[in-house]
Amino acid sequence: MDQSKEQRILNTVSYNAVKGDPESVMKCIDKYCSQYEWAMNVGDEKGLILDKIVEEADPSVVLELGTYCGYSAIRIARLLKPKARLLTIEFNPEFASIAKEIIDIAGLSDKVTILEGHSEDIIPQLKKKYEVETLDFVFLDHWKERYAPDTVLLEECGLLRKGSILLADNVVFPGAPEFLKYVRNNQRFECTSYPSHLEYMQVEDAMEKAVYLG
Ligand SMILES: O=C(NCCCCCn1ccnc1)c1cc(-c2ccc(F)cc2)cc(O)c1O
Ligand SMILES: [Mg+2]
Repeated sequence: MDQSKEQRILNTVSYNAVKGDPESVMKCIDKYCSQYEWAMNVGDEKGLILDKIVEEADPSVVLELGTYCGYSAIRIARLLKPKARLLTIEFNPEFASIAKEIIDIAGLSDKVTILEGHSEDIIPQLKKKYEVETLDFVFLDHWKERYAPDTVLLEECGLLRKGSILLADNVVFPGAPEFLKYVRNNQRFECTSYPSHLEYMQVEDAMEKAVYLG
């Protein structure tokens, strides 16, 4: 059975990255996916925007929706202070297992916990099962039609507090129109658009930041 693209990404990281060095893992993935096989990592252009927003927020508890190969989990977790942690939800078991290995190579396993399953099932468990009080930062990068319902669910579960930051990838391409409509017409959110490009391509894309006002 020939290997998956995600397995090939893990191979190149395992072979070429410096163990324990998140930046070298990110560089390795970006190089492979821009030169050999496109993959849906947030990438280096949107990644720089993500870095700045995370650095400014300096969050203690981060939730990521959509782990994929762990690129953005590494991107975010490398910037977190010692006791801070990132929980990331992945539905696809193969992606989850590959991400776990790549995050381990980056040396970030003690900061990152991968939760396998559907976001709508796991979000309601975060308080009791995963000892989350409220979320400081949420990175939305999973099924685009889940962005809006999961935002409603996060609020309903009392996981958002004054100042909680939602950052959504791909609001232009593939697009998340319902999410944009929901947060932009909602007085409880303060929204900012960050125009950029689709990872490794010259296609327009953007990320949307929505700060919860409580
Ligand atoms: O679909 C995307 N991500 C979700 C993957 C499944 C998430 C599963 N999951 C995890 C937790 N709960 C559910 C995505 C797609 C593209 C893209 C761009 C151009 C193109 F031609 C095709 C695709 C670019 C991205 O940056 C993306 O993020
Ligand atoms: Mg994305």
